[in-house]
Amino acid sequence: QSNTTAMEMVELFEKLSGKQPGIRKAHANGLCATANFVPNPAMSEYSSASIFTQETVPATIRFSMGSGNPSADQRASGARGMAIQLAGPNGELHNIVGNSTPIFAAKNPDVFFGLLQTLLPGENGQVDYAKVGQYIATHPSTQPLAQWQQTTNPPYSFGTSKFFGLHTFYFVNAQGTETMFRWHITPDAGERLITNEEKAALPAEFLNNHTTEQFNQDGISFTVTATIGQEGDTTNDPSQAWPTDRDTIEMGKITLTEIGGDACTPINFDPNVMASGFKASDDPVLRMRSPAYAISFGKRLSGQ
Ligand code: HEM
Repeated sequence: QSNTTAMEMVELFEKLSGKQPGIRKAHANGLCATANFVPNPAMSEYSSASIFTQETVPATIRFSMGSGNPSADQRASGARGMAIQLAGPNGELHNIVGNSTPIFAAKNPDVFFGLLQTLLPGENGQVDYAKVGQYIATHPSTQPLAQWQQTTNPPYSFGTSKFFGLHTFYFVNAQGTETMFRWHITPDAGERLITNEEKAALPAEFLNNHTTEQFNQDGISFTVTATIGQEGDTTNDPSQAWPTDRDTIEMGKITLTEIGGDACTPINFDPNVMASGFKASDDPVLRMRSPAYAISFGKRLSGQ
């Protein structure tokens, strides 16, 4: 159980990004798209989910910058998001909501909250980076992501970024057998990050333009893959990667059909909204996401 509440979390986001009435309290800057998901029929062995029995499943997708600032600088390092809502048969929804970072910032909501608190400006209006560094040095679970951020440039286009589910989930098949997995998404065009030269030369809002250009010129598609966990792999710590030698299975392909528009506005991309045939793990970060997204959703729909 976390000491930090979802309300405290959302209020901290609002302190960090300033009040942004009517806008998502995280991942504020986004680009909506529609797509088709074509599942791998072999997935039915792992999961009874109805989406795997279809030839194609309509999807609404929102790509985003991680911060709560609606005009976030797209040259800055840090998380980009990809949120997918699959509209399965008979109205069954399945959300797949991940980040471009291969691990999460902390092992649980309390440590995440503590880390974010160090990023609040002090009385002089400045962030005290020595304090941030001190927190990271004394909280080992924050170190893998901090290291990744220092060494990884942001993507050139949303269509050239990888995305990761980070949490552990379970497939449940028709016999009730559970298989633990973590998903990731790879761009079929290959990964392409901006170079240091581009980082210096590009305008702050290049990312949506590059994505639209890629869509118009070549199209954009992704492959969704599940990594199958083994006994001993962590089920509740998203700051820890699994060993890289695990088996994988392709869950399906996503191909964008349209880009732009506001179809994403009324959607709450809560990652715990899953089709039957999937199950959440006991990861406390995953648990925290439902109440936090609901608070943010309620606030933005009511203009707060
Ligand atoms: C305790 C941890 C977390 C908290 C408190 C949190 C909170 C939030 C909130 C408040 C929103 C805005 C929801 C809305 O207004 O609709 C959001 C959006 C989002 N979050 Fe998280 N989040 C957490 C962890 C994560 C993790 C681990 C991932 C990636 C695996 C993630 C990926 C996203 C994405 C992609 C969006 C944008 C969804 C959209 O486009 O509507 N978040 N988050």
